[in-house]
Amino acid sequence: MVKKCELKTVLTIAGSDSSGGAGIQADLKTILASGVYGMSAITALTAQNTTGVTAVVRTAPEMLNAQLDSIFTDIFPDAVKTGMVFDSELIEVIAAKLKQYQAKNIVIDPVMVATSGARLLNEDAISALKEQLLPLATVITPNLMEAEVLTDMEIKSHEDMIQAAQKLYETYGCNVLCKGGHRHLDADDLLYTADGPLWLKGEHIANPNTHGTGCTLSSAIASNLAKGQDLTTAVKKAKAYITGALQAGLNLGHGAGPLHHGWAI
Ligand SMILES: Nc1ncnc2c1ncn2[C@@H]1O[C@H](COP(=O)(O)OP(=O)(O)OP(=O)(O)O)[C@@H](O)[C@H]1O
Ligand SMILES: Cc1ncc(CO)c(N)n1
Repeated sequence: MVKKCELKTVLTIAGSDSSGGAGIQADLKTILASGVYGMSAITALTAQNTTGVTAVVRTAPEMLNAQLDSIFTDIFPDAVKTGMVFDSELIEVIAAKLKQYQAKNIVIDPVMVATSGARLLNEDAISALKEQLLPLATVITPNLMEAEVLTDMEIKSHEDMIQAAQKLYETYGCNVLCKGGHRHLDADDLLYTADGPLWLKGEHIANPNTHGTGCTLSSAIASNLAKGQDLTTAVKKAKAYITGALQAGLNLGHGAGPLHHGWAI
């Protein structure tokens, strides 16, 4: 007789990255490293490596719908994260299913463009993302550029980050983690909740291999929420995970390489 084992569960709704550094692949590696059972609903296939994205094929909305029904009617996720959602039709499917199944602990990473510059969200889907997905989130995790697009503000300083995060918190009624990884002076992230702003200080690590940092951070937060941690603890531990994964110094590929997910083992 095999002893019973219980694991918390996380669903990632995102695009596939053939090079394994970002998207679904980064999410599942992070979820596994966090000691949680991972599931996926794929929104798009990308032909991608450390130097860029060469092709994108989106999933048919009916197929995304079917994936989400299969998951939610069988293994109900303790947390959900979304990454590349690509267009307004797919956003509509995701929002409808998250509401229908009353999904909890929803982490929305408002992915817009890959580090290489390729678009992962159509320009005309930004309003659908704002109106349909952000209000469902427990926490959203924009980087500086995404926070600028979502708020229509220019973000140059720590003070600007606080103002943008507060605006997002008030407009969409969700907690906000504004990521500072693209500032070269530091890697300070700002968590904005009902308690106001909280800085998560980080030193800029001189590692050019940052492919998938955002995917990894949001998956680690979702995994920690699934394990029952409060949001602040979940975000602090996720920040420690990403810092370790960058400090491990993995160096693969010819461009911005992926992170090391086994560093904690
Ligand atoms: N060079 C760095 N040194 C230290 N921390 C970093 C560095 N780059 C990113 N981070 C951290 O990684 C996390 C993700 O932030 P980032 O701003 O890179 O997200 P992103 O732009 O959404 O990622 P992606 O490039 O995958 O789209 C944040 O916690 C950020 O502070
Ligand atoms: C599929 C996918 N999702 C997200 C990102 C952002 O890092 C990426 N490069 N590729």
